Amino acid sequence: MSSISPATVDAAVRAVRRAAIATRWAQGRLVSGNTLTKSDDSPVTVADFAAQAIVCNTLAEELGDVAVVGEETPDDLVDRPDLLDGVASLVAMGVGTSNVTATDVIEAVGRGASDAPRDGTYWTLDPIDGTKGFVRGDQYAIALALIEGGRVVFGVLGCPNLPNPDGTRGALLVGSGEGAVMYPLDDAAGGDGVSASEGRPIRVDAAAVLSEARFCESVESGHSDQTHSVAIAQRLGITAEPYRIDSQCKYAAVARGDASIYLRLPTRADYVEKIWDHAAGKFVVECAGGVVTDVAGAPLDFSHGKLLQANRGVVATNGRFHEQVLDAVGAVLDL
Ligand SMILES: Nc1ncnc2c1ncn2[C@@H]1O[C@H](COP(=O)(O)O)[C@@H](O)[C@H]1OP(=O)(O)O
Ligand SMILES: [Mg+2]
Ligand SMILES: [Mg+2]
Ligand SMILES: [Mg+2]
Repeated sequence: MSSISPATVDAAVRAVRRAAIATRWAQGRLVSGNTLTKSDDSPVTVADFAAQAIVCNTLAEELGDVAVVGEETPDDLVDRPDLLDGVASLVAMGVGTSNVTATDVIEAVGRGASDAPRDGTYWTLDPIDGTKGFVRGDQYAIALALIEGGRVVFGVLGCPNLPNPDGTRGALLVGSGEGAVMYPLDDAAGGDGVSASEGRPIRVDAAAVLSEARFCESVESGHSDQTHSVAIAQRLGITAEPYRIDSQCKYAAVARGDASIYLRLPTRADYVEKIWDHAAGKFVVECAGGVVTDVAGAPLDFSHGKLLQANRGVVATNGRFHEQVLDAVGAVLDL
């Protein structure tokens, strides 16, 4: 595995932290005209665009001209002055400047419109993963990962609302070749890059038998089949209630041991998962000692451009009973 330079880690953490803080501020303050429905019928808000702009600008400032494959496109902002205004003020807040114009916004969001070449090196970004959760006032994530030659080599997950055991909210999880580390979202020292003194190594949970396991899945029954997941849990002897949580916060939950299993079961034969919905999360889980495959047990294959074309669904576990979970998934889904 290639080693990631400290400057790269610092830039990525700073980018995600800035976007997390700006979007957290915007959540609950959305007004009419701040949200639109994209051509695929999914929602997007001023905060999604702002987060993409903030992350892309921060990476460009610190790392130069890097390729970013982001979810959002500036095409959706053209001729929408009210939306552009809202994005510009959020970006200004996120990067700490006063003058951000509509042109700056279009340019910054457009920095995230790179292609995903099969053998290339690029970042992939979901500026707000779980937009439905974000709009509902619930969980969402900012997910940034580095892909080299079709493999994920580094990932950062910002989870602005994730509840922590000490009663606080918000976490930043980083997966690198050296393991997985969690930082508080609000840096006590006031910095916004990596502050190693505050990071703490995280690991998947130690549940060794399925009766002690808890599984997590999407809040949205349209994104993951909740009838089949309950049948799988029953078959495995899991008695705990499912932990339903939006976004890649599910990967964060498995990586730090809040849950032992994440099930994402296809609801439609024609839905193909996107790389930005899984790259950072799956890498953080693996770096924390877990195992991630699709429902058939194949590794997630990031070598097909923007889509996980070779995979269906996701199964992530703490690694202790992955095969057993896959057997139950196969039996219930009739694979
Ligand atoms: N039909 C669908 N099936 C699976 N995932 C979907 C579907 N539609 C949107 N998504 C994506 O599912 C994720 C939502 O998270 P979850 O369901 O795990 O809470 C997001 O990545 C969302 O993209 P987005 O980034 O636009 O929110
Ligand atoms: Mg979306
Ligand atoms: Mg997403
Ligand atoms: Mg998104």
